[in-house]
Amino acid sequence: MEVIHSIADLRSRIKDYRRKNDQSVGFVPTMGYLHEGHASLLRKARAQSGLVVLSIFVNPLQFGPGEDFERYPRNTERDLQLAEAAGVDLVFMPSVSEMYPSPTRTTVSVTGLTSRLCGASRPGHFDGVATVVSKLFHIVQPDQAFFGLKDAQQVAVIEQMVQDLNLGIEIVPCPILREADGLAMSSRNVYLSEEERKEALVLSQSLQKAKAFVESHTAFTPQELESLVSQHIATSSLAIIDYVEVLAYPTLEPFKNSHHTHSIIIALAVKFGKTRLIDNLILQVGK
Ligand SMILES: Nc1ncnc2c1ncn2[C@@H]1O[C@H](COP(=O)(O)OP(=O)(O)OP(=O)(O)O)[C@@H](O)[C@H]1O
Ligand SMILES: CC(C)(CO)[C@@H](O)C(=O)[O-]
Ligand code: BAL
Repeated sequence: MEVIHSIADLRSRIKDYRRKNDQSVGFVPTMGYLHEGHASLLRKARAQSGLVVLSIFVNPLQFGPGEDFERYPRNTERDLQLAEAAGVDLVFMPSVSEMYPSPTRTTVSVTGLTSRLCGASRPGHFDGVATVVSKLFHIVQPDQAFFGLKDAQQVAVIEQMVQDLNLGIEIVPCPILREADGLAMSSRNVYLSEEERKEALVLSQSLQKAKAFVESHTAFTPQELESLVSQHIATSSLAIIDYVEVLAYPTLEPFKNSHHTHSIIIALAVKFGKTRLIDNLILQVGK
């Protein structure tokens, strides 16, 4: 495994690989502080691609004022061990000035899909994500890129960007990995106090309740599911709901009742103290 800091070095390393091999290049972009969720993406890339490229970059463009850019957790040594164990070939770890040597005057903005959920509660967030992912895609030029469905809106946004800009990269969505008790794995879980960590279980529990409701009803409205989920989350006195929304997936359009869509997402963002957690469940519903 090789660790690379400059764009020029990464480009020449990948060019070299392409010259000597006809196998595919797989890419996993991350912000580091890696956990089993990231490892599952890397293992999938390892199984499907000849060369596996991992990027670790905490992207300032996607953090709003007052968000946790400065204190976002970092542990390079542990990240490199996990990457090596997962079979990564190249780790790209650029500095902020390597990625943004001058003020960015070009922004990639995906409209429509970004007007709800995290796009509404984190203004500018998806412009920052689409811009950095598009830069990374141009640098790595992968055949496949692997993204976790924990960030399901991000998957929809990136798929739209790839389609609209004819990037010709296959986006591979990967399932959410959870702790044994159901909490979705996230680098930000490390911020939680012991009590917040216990109470955060209401998130995955509320999604399971919604799943049971969907399975036992032939038809339902999004509002029914939203109130069921919100009410369960409200059983925790520490939880402050940012949003709970049920939409069609991957269009992220509202629908009137379950007869009007095939696939739905139950998406939530909830704060415990200063820590904002997201989770979701995507379900197929009968027409
Ligand atoms: N529990 C998980 N299961 C599957 N994929 C995940 C999981 N957590 C993160 N990922 C995916 O890993 C990639 C990198 O995500 P990122 O580095 O932001 O990690 P994170 O744990 O989601 O951090 P954060 O605390 O910022 O949400 C994204 O595609 C993300 O969806
Ligand atoms: C895709 C990504 C690495 C872009 O900074 C980030 O949004 C993330 O970790 O999901
Ligand atoms: N995985 C999403 C990155 C962020 O929260 O900024």
